[in-house]
Amino acid sequence: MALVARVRALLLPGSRLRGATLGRAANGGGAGARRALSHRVLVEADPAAGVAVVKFRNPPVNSLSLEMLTELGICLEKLENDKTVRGIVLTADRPGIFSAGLDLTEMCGRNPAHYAEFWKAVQELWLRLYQSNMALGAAINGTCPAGGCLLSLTCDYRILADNPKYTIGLNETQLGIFAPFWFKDTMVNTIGHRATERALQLGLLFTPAEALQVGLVDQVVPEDQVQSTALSVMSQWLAIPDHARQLTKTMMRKATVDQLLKHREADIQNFVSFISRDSIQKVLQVYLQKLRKKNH
Ligand SMILES: CCCCCCCC/C=C/CC(=O)SCCNC(=O)CCNC(=O)[C@H](O)C(C)(C)COP(=O)(O)OP(=O)(O)OC[C@H]1O[C@@H](n2cnc3c(N)ncnc32)[C@H](O)[C@@H]1OP(=O)(O)O
Repeated sequence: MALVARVRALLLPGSRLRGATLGRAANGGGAGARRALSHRVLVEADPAAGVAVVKFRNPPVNSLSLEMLTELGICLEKLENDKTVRGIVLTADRPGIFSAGLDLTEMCGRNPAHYAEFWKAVQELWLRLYQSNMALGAAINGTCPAGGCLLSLTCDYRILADNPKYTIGLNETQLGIFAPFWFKDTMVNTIGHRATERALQLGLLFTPAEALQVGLVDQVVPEDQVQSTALSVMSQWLAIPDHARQLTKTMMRKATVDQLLKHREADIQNFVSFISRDSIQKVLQVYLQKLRKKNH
């Protein structure tokens, strides 16, 4: 289903998103902080600063389900069309888990049409973020594996909380799956080829100190300063004239974006056939069961 159709489905009577994500700001858009509520994404915008803080609120682990991907896509589109917003900081509504990555239940026990729809939504969100004209920062206030790490890598900079419990990385191989080429390219563009090859083959999840050392994040700060640091770094990015910053960003990212645009359909087909394999379904189910067993 295309984004428009998914949005329509979410806006059907009874949907908790209806009249929320697309609603105007609570205080009518005047100066100062304002909040636009949706079910899974919370926006706190400061038009005077030209910045919006976008908070993930998809309990228990901020996983990127189809609905979460759709709501986030709508939210970002709305902010892109808002002339008062020049920069976005992505963070989790509650500290602890930035995002547990792609929702494994979207990749287990479903049919090929569902896998294709889900993967298309993952591609769409990546394309929207990676090509965004806005300055993007990640205030990583929790653990950040796989798809969560990918989200942060689409940003222009990353600030990570100094908590050894929080790890970040593309750990797909540890699950028995692998990061597709555009996940890999996004990481290569951040930390280089050799460090990416090692990180991806081993499915490394880096501690804050390690992530800083390898260049996966730009700063590690005390947990209670993650958002304020991300906002203060944002002011440096917004001090540059938008057109100059945007042209530079496009120039740096174009080749990577073009690769996915060129191979988008094939990438969906590859994902569907890979994820539908019995052996892959089995490893994902075992992994999910292990996660669930902890709690029961
Ligand atoms: C051609 C291309 C082919 C490419 C093929 C594949 C490409 C696909 C790429 C995938 C990228 C991904 O993002 S896969 C997801 C990877 N994520 C993880 O490995 C993280 C898994 N989760 C955890 O490690 C932990 O949950 C946590 C550290 C994030 C949090 O720990 P905590 O103890 O606080 O919480 P629980 O573990 O008890 O979890 C609570 C609850 O949430 C469920 N859960 C956790 N993660 C996910 C998830 N990613 N998707 C769906 N559900 C998840 C967990 O099972 C618990 O459920 P119950 O409440 O039912 O027990």
